[in-house]
Amino acid sequence: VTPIQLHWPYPNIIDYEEEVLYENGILGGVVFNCARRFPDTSNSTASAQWVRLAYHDMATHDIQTGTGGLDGSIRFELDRGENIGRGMTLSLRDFRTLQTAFTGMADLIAMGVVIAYQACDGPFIPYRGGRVDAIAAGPSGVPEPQQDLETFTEKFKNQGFNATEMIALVACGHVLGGVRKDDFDTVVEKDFEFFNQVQTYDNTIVTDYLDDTTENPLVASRNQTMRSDLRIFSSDNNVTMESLASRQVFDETCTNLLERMINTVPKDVTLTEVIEPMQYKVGPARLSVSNETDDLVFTTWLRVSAFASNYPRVNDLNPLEKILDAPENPDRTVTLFWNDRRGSFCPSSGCSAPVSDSQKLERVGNGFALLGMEAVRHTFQATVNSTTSISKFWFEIDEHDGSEKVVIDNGGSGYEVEQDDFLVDLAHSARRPGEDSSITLTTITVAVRDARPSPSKVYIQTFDPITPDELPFVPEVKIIDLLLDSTITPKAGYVFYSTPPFGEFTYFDATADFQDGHTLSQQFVRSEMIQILF
Ligand code: HEM
Repeated sequence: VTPIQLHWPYPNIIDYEEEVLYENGILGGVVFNCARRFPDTSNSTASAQWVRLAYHDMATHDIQTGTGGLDGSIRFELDRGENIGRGMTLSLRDFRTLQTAFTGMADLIAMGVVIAYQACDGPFIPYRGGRVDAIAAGPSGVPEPQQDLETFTEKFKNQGFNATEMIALVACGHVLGGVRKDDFDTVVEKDFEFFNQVQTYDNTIVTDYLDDTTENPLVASRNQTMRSDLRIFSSDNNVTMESLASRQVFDETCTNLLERMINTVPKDVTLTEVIEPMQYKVGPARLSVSNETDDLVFTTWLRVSAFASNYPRVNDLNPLEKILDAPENPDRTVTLFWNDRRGSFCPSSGCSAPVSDSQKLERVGNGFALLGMEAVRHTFQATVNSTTSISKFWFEIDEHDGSEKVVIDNGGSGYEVEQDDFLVDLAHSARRPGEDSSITLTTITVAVRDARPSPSKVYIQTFDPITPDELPFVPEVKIIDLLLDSTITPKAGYVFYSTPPFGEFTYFDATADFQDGHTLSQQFVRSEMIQILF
């Protein structure tokens, strides 16, 4: 498998979901080491709760009509008995702030399954994005432990799984977590009982069952009616369970069925290709007007990923080849190059700037530990002549050891800076603590080249998944107009427009509409890019 070579700027969804899966520590941190949710001991592990949430969201898929599936409708369905359990709301809360307009709750629930199994030493489940969030509840019908085998078989068939796959999928799911007394007080006696002695992933759920040593409450509960796992596991005289006693068969079967589970979506939804880690990832390119001089400031980054050769699981669990084995080299230099946009200031070999900061991305939670990857992010902040500006850029990595330089230039064409007529001005935009210090107030300033007719409307659309802190956790989207800002003196050929101070958001898209009908925009500007001033 070769790492994906995507055209830059990458499609938002691939760019962002690659980050959430392989880099972002937020989800990895919650399920770190497959640990129990702290501090409530009647609670399960977050990893188990994420997997159950995903199954319950998906379980009402109807293969006949192609409706339902992993579509986030579960967030409107938690008042149903079949979806009992505190872990459901807690899990949705884990995911909520990571929602974007292109990565909905359904994709996050699916990524949760991938990250959960990784955190619990399970197999790597290939992930595709592109699920579409339902806007209301769907039909009910999640299996419940008091139901009979015929009902279970019928329900799994509707979900797209045959009788053998039903047995395996339940075993693959009930590797993690267990049963809470608050939810099923006739099944367990203690506050919380695990399905399995071992909390992390392995196939003792199968072997203990076959040995008759299992403590799985859904097999061994004193309440016979609630022994749903027993009814399912024994439904083919243990033929399937015996085959799953092989660890290799178990791993392959679970990878396959869990992948199918998260890819079960309404029939009109098309998923992306499998999202794999990018070896070289180029960050967003932003131009701002300098605060001090008449120059422009250009910021971007290059992330170089490598599989750590000493990572023990690379060879057995990693479905991808080692993409790079890059030992640390103190002599290595990484350089940014760029070409002019108009006129000439840069030499023919391009203007250049050295790295301004190199940051090793540590394994936060199971973030970059996914697939045993490590990465370094090289950040650049270059001063660019405001008259000649910048048209495209590229990078060179030189090990200074006689080996050939590595040129990262988008397959030869360079990374194009689309336009410099409308810029979100990071130098003039800021977040500041509001009067009530729990609130941060943001002012966004954009710079518009004054050589052209002025825009008829300048606005940003903010995306706020933070404020709605209760079910169904649907983000708020707001449009905020920007007005000509006379407090900032025009310079470097630009005039400035600003928003009034506003509250929470995780990112915004900025747009300028011009009289002649054309529109310029800057998309997905994230709050962490905006400096905090006190
Ligand atoms: C006939 C089908 C199934 C039945 C009747 C069933 C029943 C149950 C019950 C009663 C619990 C305890 C929940 C609680 O205490 O709140 C549970 C937990 C769980 N189920 Fe299932 N389940 C089924 C299928 C599945 C499948 C297919 C998966 C995933 C592939 C799955 C994943 C889980 C997980 C991970 C937990 C643990 C949750 C936690 O620890 O918080 N289940 N299941």
